[in-house]
Amino acid sequence: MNADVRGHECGCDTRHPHDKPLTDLFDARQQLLGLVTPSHGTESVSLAEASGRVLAEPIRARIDLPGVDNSAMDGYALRLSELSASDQPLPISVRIPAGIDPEPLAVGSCARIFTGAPIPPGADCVIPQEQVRIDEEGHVHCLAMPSAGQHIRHRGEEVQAGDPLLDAGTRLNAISCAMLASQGMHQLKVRRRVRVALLCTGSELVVPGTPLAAGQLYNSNATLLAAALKQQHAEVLDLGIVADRAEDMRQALLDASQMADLIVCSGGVSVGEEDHVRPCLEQLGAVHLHGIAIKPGKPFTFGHVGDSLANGTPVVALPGNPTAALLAWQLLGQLCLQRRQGMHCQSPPLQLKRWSVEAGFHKRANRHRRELLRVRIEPQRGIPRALLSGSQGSNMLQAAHAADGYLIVEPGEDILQGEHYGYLPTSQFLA
Ligand SMILES: Nc1nc2c(c(=O)[nH]1)N[C@H]1C(S)=C(S)[C@@H](COP(=O)(O)OP(=O)(O)OC[C@H]3O[C@@H](n4cnc5c(N)ncnc54)[C@H](O)[C@@H]3O)O[C@H]1N2
Ligand code: MOO
Repeated sequence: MNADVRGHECGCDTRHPHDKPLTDLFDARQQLLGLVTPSHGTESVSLAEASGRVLAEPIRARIDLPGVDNSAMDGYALRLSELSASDQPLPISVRIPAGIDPEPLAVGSCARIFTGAPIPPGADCVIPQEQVRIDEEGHVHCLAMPSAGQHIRHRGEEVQAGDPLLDAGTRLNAISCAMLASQGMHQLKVRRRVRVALLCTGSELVVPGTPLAAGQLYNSNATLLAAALKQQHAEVLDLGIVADRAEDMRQALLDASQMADLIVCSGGVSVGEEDHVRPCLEQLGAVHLHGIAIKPGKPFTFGHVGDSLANGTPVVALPGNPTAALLAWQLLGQLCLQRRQGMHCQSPPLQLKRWSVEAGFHKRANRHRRELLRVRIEPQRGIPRALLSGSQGSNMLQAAHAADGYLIVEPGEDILQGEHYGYLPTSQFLA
């Protein structure tokens, strides 16, 4: 797909000559990677506080891991040559628990050894205790012939001092923090937390917990987006609901730009005269991207408030329909946040994980937009197949909630049961 896929502004997806070009999803992602720059500032945090933060500098290993040759089993360390030379049992000359620095193994003997304990110099294999018999004199008879090096974990076989461990721009998680702990590191240089101002526009919106009048609707996008932002370790400033009035939107964007590194808003990005986000962005800064060839999520907009994108505040404007907001966030918005946070481009979901799965249903394609169907993966006669997880309206959240991922319907390419199609697991957006 190229960048000038033509779509229809009225949402009915028929082509009209005056239609504005829609940008291909993958082209849009590429453009956003170039447009969004990391926000400034680093700080030092303790390892205990580091999960979720983005590394500001690369980290190399300080020590070898494992630090010494050690046993992978509870058992007996011995010299293989002594075992093969005779059927004689071996006396146990020493007991080596984890945490000690053993003497060389006495000739003609074996060592009682435990998992993680250092191999005594001279020993070249470990036989697990299940594979020996201990006689009345306490001597060890091997019931199976070990091989050289068996059950020995060698010094530096995982990592050697000086090896690159983690790149700058890595978001730390439980596993990477544990890797750093295993290197004895306890203070890390990370990027400053990114502050995101959240705005939801719509005069029909009311806050959950208050009564609902006729024609009103609860603001669910604020909850959706605040949770999604926090999951990505952003600091969220929920600036509440903005009425569908140009002046209110303009002021809200200006205020938000003073306090945040990124503005995320939902609603008011379509083409109606109640949709003020784009005109306001054009007045206060610029619109860089608008209209993506995806369904749902077409009205996604990226712009900025301020003199320039480099010195101003980037704005991710999502459609109001909740599932359109969710997908536009996951496919495009989250990438902007992660770039702002300084994540490197190889990290998911900056690089989308795209697999192939078999469809368990038929569906006509949209002609102009790549459609992302909410599906769950279920075995049908032993084969995992994608099935629609519910009604696909972009105003409905149930199907997204029940989905394992999105089945990609390329424009004009119908889905045929039994054929394979691109699939984006939703789990990657939680990374
Ligand atoms: N003439 C056209 N109409 C529409 C088009 C189009 O191309 N031409 N595009 C349609 C598509 S696609 C989408 S998606 C929506 C997006 O419109 P907006 O981003 O301007 O969103 P709103 O009009 O403000 O709201 C749409 C829908 O979502 C509800 N909503 C809004 N905010 C929230 C919220 N915070 N929590 C829950 N629900 C929310 C709102 O009440 C509307 O029902 O436009 C189509 N129209
Ligand atoms: O088709 Mo809209 O983009 O409902 O989401």
